[in-house]
Amino acid sequence: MVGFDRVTKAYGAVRAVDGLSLELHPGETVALLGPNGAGKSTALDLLLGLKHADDGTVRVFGTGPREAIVAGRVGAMLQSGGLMDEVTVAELVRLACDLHPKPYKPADVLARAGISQIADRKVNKLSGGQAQRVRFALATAGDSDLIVLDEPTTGMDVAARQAFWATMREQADQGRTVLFATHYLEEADAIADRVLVLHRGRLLADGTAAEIKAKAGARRVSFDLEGTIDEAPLRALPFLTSIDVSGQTVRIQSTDADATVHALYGLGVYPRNLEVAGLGLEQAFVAITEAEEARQS
Ligand SMILES: Nc1ncnc2c1ncn2[C@@H]1O[C@H](COP(=O)(O)OP(=O)(O)OP(=O)(O)O)[C@@H](O)[C@H]1O
Repeated sequence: MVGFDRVTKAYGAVRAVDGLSLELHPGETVALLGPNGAGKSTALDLLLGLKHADDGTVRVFGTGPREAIVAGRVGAMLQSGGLMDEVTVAELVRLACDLHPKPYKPADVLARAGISQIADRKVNKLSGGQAQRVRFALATAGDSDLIVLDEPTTGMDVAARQAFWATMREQADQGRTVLFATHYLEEADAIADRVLVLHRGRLLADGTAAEIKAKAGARRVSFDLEGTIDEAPLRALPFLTSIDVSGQTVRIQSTDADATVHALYGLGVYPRNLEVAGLGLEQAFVAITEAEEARQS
């Protein structure tokens, strides 16, 4: 089990992580979401023993983070982890395998990360996406129980992303815990079994993507209107939280779509192509974090 128990980490007056408690379980793929500055990287750094909590405890398989790393139980891929310049990809991967207590074969690690063809290339000659694949290889150089990834697919092309997530899914299916921070909400929606929403160092939401969408409690309504659209009565519709008019198409967000649509017909307009749908994870995330901002201000 991996867990944070009332963990706080402050930089001066900024509480980057503020009383965070959560547990991660084997076989779970967990997405850590949050706006810029929410505390995601700090939380991952605490989990990897790169930073120390001011208060509370971080436990990784019954020990502190550093002991767990020394025991080879944690693989990590950080945002800007420097790669040694003057070595080749193969040399770097071999080194990572040599350092891991339960290493995989370097050739397999290279193949899994899709970098066998660039194995002889110097690390400082790689493109951004290739360097990212090498970081991925380093994170999976051995058999670790927890894989921690900070913005892992930034700079990867579509094929690399798909291969990357297929591998992570395999890792989770084999009982490993995969925790990743991301700004790509569609990836979190598609891949994560569990989504954590962090905001100003606190956990705002914790559940499946479907639960997070339901928690946002809003729905999208879209329809077309003919002729000149008078926006004022539309803006006054009940339970409306946002509206966007583009050409003849009106898109609104409502906390009670049934009541909003009922009132819409009451305006005497004839909406065509009416659609009511749940929020996507991205809209739910924005709704949840904006509601929290409004509550705090
Ligand atoms: N070394 C540091 N010194 C001072 N403040 C810091 C330091 N590292 C982070 N912070 C602050 O702590 C807060 C959380 O930062 P953190 O990098 O953990 O957020 P994040 O969610 O990873 O953000 P992003 O999405 O932008 O990567 C921010 O307000 C940030 O400015």
